[in-house]
Amino acid sequence: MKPMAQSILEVRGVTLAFGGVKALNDVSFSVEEGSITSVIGPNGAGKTSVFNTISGFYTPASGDIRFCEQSLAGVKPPRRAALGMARSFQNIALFRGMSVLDNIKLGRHCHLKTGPLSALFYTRSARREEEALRQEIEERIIDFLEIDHIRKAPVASLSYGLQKRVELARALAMKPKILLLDEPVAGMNREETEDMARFILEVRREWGVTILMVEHDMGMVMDLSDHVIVLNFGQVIADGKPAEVQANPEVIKAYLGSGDVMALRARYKDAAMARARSAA
Ligand SMILES: Nc1ncnc2c1ncn2[C@@H]1O[C@H](COP(=O)(O)OP(=O)(O)OP(=O)(O)O)[C@@H](O)[C@H]1O
Repeated sequence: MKPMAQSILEVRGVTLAFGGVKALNDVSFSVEEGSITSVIGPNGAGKTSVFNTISGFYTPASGDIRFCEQSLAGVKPPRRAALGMARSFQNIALFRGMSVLDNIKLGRHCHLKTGPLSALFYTRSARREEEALRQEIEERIIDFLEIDHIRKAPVASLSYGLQKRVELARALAMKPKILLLDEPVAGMNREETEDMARFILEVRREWGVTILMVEHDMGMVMDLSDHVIVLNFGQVIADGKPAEVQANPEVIKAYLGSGDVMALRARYKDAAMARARSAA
């Protein structure tokens, strides 16, 4: 018998309101450890609100979020990162004047044990820690994401696709148990999208990291995900395997009124690309 999969993240009855607008209304779902799970839904459905609530930027009016069986109530975003939650943003959030390597190094700071005082005096333990950090970054992450040739380049000089890859590298440097990816392929051309899809699959396979992503590219969602959660007007309207969700009449209605969810791929891809390019 197949062992029961364990959930790494549980969203339980979460409600979030902005004034009179209920961005999330009693939202519940779980994310299995080791899975690629996607949250989809039309514009304004509540996807970003879910991400911001999970990562601690928003506090829900009610409900609870449990990570590795621990409630996150009252746990601030930096502590959530230290517990093993890393995220990328819809609009790239890197330091554009800094090099690729320095941006990636920032990701590891949430795990450094050396306090500010010993770092100031640069003790032997601080030096050892920095050396271990440097090696881990250089030998694993940079190599893995094929960004060795640009490690010294300022982020601002890179193509959009490479910047997104550096953002992924920085998130990986946080040694996460779960990676929250907010529209990882928005604004990318086909080749960049295929590269990112490959990296996401490899992050899960080689690093054992669970992935939770919000993405408008339906082709990518359906190809990569083990599990898909569909939001509409702040509520979960479907939750299941990609094929089940795609065939769900309520999902089809939410997106189109009628028709095929897959047909939306091009439409949403174009909209997401235009949005991301203008924001970069
Ligand atoms: N900071 C905010 N202040 C007020 N209302 C907000 C805020 N953030 C989101 N909302 C509202 O909450 C609802 C859900 O928005 P959210 O951004 O989570 O949706 P989304 O599914 O991520 O949309 P998109 O696909 O366009 O990014 C929308 O009605 C939105 O207008």
